[in-house]
Amino acid sequence: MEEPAILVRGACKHYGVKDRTNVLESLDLTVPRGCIYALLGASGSGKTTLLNCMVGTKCLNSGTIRLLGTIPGESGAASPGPRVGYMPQENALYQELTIWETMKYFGWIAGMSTDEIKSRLRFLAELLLITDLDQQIWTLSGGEQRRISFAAALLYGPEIIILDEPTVGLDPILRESVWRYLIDLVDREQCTIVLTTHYIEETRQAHKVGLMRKGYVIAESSPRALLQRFQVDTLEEVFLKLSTLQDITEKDGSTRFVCRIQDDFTCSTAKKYNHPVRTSSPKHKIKALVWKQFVTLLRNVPLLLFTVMSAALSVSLFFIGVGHDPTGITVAQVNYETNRSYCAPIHCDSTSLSCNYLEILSSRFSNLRHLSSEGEAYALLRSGQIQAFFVVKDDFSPNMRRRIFDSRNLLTPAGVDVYRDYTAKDIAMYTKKVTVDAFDEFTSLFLDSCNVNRKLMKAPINVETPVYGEASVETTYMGGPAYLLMVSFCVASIVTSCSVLIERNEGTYDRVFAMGVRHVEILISHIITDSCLIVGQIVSSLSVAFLIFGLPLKGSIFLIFALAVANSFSGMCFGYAISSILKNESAVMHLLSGSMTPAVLLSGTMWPREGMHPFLQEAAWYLPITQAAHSILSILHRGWGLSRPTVYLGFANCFSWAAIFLVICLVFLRYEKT
Ligand SMILES: Nc1ncnc2c1ncn2[C@@H]1O[C@H](COP(=O)(O)OP(=O)(O)OP(=O)(O)O)[C@@H](O)[C@H]1O
Repeated sequence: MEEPAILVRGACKHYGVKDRTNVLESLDLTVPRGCIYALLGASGSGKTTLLNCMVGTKCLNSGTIRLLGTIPGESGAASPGPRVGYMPQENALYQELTIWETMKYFGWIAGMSTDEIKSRLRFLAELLLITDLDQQIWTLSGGEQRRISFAAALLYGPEIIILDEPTVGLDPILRESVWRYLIDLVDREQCTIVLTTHYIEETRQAHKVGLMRKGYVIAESSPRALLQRFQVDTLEEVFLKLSTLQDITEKDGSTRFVCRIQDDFTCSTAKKYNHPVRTSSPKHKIKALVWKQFVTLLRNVPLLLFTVMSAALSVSLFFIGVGHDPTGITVAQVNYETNRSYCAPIHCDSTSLSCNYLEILSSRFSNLRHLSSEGEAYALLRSGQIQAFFVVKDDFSPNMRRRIFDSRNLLTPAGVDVYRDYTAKDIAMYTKKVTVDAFDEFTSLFLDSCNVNRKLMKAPINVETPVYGEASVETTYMGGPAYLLMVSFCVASIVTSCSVLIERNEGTYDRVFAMGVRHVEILISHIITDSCLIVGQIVSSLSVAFLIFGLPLKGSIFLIFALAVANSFSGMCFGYAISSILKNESAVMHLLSGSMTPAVLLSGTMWPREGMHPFLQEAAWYLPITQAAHSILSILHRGWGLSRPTVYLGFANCFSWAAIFLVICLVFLRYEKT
């Protein structure tokens, strides 16, 4: 006797490690060849789970499934692969593609040539009343999309077609036409169809109906035999009677109810349809996946441009907004020595040296207010109207001279008192620095005017020109490159995790997995497409940094580019890892923002690692970004090459993290199948 198309025996399946409640509980089911088998069951009864195990995208915990004489998932098995056509519950189509592109994509994945796809599509378009092949999927109605989804499952002439609720959400007329297609198809191509549905009465048109409840099939037979057995007019009544019988029988929990109905099946007809024997190489599948991803990207040019330019935009804002000396600080001065508004040129016997000092100070603070009393200045500082004030003592000039010519008898230092608002620490520190620098400049000029060596009032320390880097270079140029790495890492992980999640949640992965595409092929295709995006991002951000903001470069631009790519690559892999662990966008976004913030804070770009707790210093060194940030500064400002440990450790860190993330990703994807 011919082996059934699908034979399920003692199938058990549970999800998760802790919850071992079986979704499928010793389920038996037989689908004869050339039949339409309708699987009925309440929502949540495990129909989709069973179909997933049939197409090989999920594994049973125990029991067996034989599909076309092979065990799903084993090498050389019919499923997953193009011998089985699978239409998931969702339409599982790419909204940006046209109907023709959709068919081309699924056809290529199944190993068809473009000409084969064209000729097969002519037949399907006629069968399913598809007229305009250039319409994009998102422009189609729900019913039209359902038909396209259906056509995609039939395209490559599979021997078994598995349809998860093909008629859900369709109006009665469309539902009727779907059934007509199915009957016509089985007749023309002698394929076997398994479908699930909630609409009990429409299954009268099936050859065999299985009623599934509490994880197993309580009865399976032809609709006619079922109606006869229970002497009722509708299948709905049959289902109700069977459910009641099951509840009564299983009341004490010890017995199991299965209604056996004698019914001999011979659906497969004599005429033979030659189902094409299809195999698709990994290269073909990856080509199709990459092609689809590029077409989808190019359909949304504004989004593509934003993705490529977002890092450059962020880097520009950093260069414009961060690391520059503060301007517009509002300060005040109270001068008890002189209230002259005009300062005579500085000379050794001057009685108004404070005027010369304040003149230098006012050239550094554009908003320097002149006040008459300390009390007034205090009030303004307390009310937040000024950020600091200086009080110059009435004996400033004689004291300055005594510091030089009679310093042994000096009782009070030449006096400027500085009062600051320390709420904004950076501004307060900057104010102090400017005040001291201005005083240095003033004393130099004053000593010149007295013919005394300038060095007399300087600390006996020579600060030589820096060995590496330039003292005059703004902080922006120190923080900017590390910020560039940080942004590109974050953008890369967001881009990749979103692209994976969108596809997964649209159900399109389930379809291609059922066609035999492997997780690793999907991963490779994403790496290819996302790498192009990332190279675009890095080229644009480096161009902005070097060409627009004049970031100085001592080392090799190629090395900088390579390091930025390696760093973004680890960001990409981070995106893949978290999207393989978490299944919804908001959870991924929370994890991304939650993990990015510490990585960024501890990377040494915001605050030097040397300022952290010793334990954290050590831990921070091994985080992604930290070593790459050190590395990029050494290439840029020291001109170091790959032979230096600081530089190659930056690369090594990026690749190590990338490898760790990829392994996590592959482990979780494998776990997902179980
Ligand atoms: N990946 C999963 N992890 C954990 N539980 C799952 C998973 N997939 C399904 N389940 C659970 O298994 C049970 C059966 O789900 P399944 O989708 O197979 O039912 P169904 O009969 O197809 O439902 P419907 O008709 O509503 O589609 C449900 O309780 C569901 O919550």
